[in-house]
Amino acid sequence: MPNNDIEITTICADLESSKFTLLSSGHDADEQDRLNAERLAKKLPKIKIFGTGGTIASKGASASHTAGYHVDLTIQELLESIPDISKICDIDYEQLCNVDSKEIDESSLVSIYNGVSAALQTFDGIVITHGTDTLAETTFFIESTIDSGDVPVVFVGSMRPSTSVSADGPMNLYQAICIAADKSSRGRGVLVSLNDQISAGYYITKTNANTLDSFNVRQGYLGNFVNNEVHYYWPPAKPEVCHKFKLGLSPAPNGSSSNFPTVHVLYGHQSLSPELVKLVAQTCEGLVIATMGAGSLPSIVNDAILELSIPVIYSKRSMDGMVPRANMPKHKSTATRNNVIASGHLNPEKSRILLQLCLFERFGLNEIREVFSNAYGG
Ligand SMILES: NC(=O)C[C@H](N)C(=O)O
Repeated sequence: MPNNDIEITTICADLESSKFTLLSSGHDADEQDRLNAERLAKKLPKIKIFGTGGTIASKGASASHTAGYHVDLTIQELLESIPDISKICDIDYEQLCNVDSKEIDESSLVSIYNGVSAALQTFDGIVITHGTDTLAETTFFIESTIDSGDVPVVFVGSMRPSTSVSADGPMNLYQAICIAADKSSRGRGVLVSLNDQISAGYYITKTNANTLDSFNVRQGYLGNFVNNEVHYYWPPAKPEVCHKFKLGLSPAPNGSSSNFPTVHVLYGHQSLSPELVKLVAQTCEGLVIATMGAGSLPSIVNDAILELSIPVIYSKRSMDGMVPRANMPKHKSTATRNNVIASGHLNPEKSRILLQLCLFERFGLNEIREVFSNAYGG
């Protein structure tokens, strides 16, 4: 039986307390019992940490490189780089996948969903390391599909690879673990911890492709982390507008990506071709369009869309603002807008996930409209 316990020396200045024991999933039962008894005696919160990859788990060519890096660190190696957390919580970790977040697909989402669902039963907090490029899609998916009750589910990434000068990964991960272990994080659902800020996973968006301050949330940050202290600006709350899907996905090691309907996103621009829209519509079960303003598209494109039999969500290129229902086009002869639905404040990539979930649940047009009306669209 392999012994997966490892001793880790951290960068903590206090050598005496700078060693702690990490557990990976799969210890023998006696050892697990002993460690559980120790945990209970100490009454430290139990935190589950999942690794999925991203820049936080990447290495570059040299300390000055902040681009052109590749994923190369396991979650165990990442945990070796953080300050001592042995007095804050007990941790258990698991590698779900180890990829740049551009590779995260429906089967990865299902494996994160299954990991979080299982960990909710026995852990006080959950941390997930993830690439920042598509992090907001995963947090939106998890908030839309899991009711985590009191247990905080904290996503974290970084903008600089682990090898760079002033890499932000270790501090971001340390903060995420502290946030997950902190009582004041309970009842807040899916959180994102990045660059000292705490945000709601439902609302957050990546707004800068390069800086450390890469995430923005127009609804406001929920709190911050300074000098080992977690501060929240508001009492616990979850996004009221979030529709909760009860997927009931069973653990499937290979994921169930094929079960998720295909939804494509098209980017609106001057002279957008109705032919392109019709062509793409033949290859999917639903379509999202990033319209030019609050739902505006060339009239010939609107006319082509209104003839389609699949649902089409009108989202927006602009980061802020929303697409209201009142701006949806109507069919010239029937004056109906059957298959056309406004995304409200949801951006194209979140609209895509929401439509996928609706189609996965086999919702009809009225039900889909109702779900999007939660986000002030419909
Ligand atoms: N900062 C990052 O994590 C970007 C990276 N390409 C990713 O999303 O995996």
